Amino acid sequence: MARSFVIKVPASSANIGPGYDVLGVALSLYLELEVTIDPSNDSITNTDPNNCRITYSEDSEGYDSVPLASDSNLITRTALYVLRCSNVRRFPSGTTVHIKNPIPLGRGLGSSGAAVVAGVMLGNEVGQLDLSKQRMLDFCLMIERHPDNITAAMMGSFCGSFLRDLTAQEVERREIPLAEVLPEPSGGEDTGLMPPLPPVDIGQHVKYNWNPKIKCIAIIPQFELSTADSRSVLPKAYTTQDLVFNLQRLAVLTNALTLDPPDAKLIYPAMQDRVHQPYRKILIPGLTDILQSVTPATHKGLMGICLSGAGPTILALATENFDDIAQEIINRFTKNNVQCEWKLLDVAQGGATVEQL
Ligand SMILES: Nc1ncnc2c1ncn2[C@@H]1O[C@H](COP(=O)(O)OP(=O)(O)OP(=O)(O)O)[C@@H](O)[C@H]1O
Ligand SMILES: N[C@@H](CCO)C(=O)O
Repeated sequence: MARSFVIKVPASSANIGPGYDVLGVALSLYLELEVTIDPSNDSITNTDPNNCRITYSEDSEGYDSVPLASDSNLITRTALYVLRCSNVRRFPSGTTVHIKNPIPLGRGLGSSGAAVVAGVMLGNEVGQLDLSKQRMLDFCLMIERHPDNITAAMMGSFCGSFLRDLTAQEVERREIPLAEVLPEPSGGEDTGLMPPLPPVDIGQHVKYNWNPKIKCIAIIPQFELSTADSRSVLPKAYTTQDLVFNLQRLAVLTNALTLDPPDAKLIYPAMQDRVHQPYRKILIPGLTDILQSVTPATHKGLMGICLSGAGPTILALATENFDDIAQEIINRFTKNNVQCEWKLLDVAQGGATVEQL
């Protein structure tokens, strides 16, 4: 018998200033997969070695670039990893996945985190594996190896997370090259081997409250910056002063964002950072100017401003005056020959969901 379901996964913004690789907030912009499994319709998928036909909505982000072969696409490769850990080699025959993706790729809004979370949920659902969200996080963390975006996308809301200490054996299992976790792209052979199972409870997290009066303005430059490139410019070591600077602000920020009324005098300085943003300015024209000159003093309603994830998107938190704040940042990017679009988003409370149709 045919069955259909929809998987929805929110975008996310990581770091929120001082919380590098620690904080993430889920945003009301959703990657959606419409999935049908119809064994009587296997002719539609029998040209794919993994029984899965992918279609991608024309108005989606990445329409021209995202691969649609099931062993190349990040979402279905991830699902195949989850299935193969349960010794299931491919999707059930007659599986179709229609992807709708409004999350811009490589801009700091957690597109890859959402794709990985969607893939793990897809594997869990088609394989009827009944994994908990906590266990699914382990699978996600085998692929995207820092927990901030992944945790917010899976669990929703505003999260703090860390990776627990792993035993030497667990480290070995987790630190293996990605190519050995994900099935090989087209041309590669399915070796029939079981991939490494994730260690249990790799990621620990808590959810913080978030004052709903605080909205998220995302100013999104029209150029991509891969997370890998944006991490490559960071130093290998930091001074004690810089680490303490961030830790002090991180401790205050997680509570400051819950208070009512929101207090810009507390939030704005608590969103300052010395661990990643200063180093990333060489990759994002105008970044330092924007972060230093758009303030609560110049713009009523602004609570704080930071780089979203690995960039280049700017995240401005505000309670009012959204158009003016966005326009000011867009103008400053324009002076650096960078065109932008912007979105006003809320914090997404629910995280990733599956709805049976
Ligand atoms: N819906 C999708 N389907 C397939 N691949 C995707 C999808 N979304 C993202 N990707 C892959 O992830 C890459 C972008 O990931 P990257 O980590 O560089 O940026 P990001 O996740 O958008 O930003 P950040 O991690 O800073 O929030 C894309 O270039 C693409 O290869
Ligand atoms: N914490 C990560 C988020 C991007 O995935 C970074 O800033 O590199």
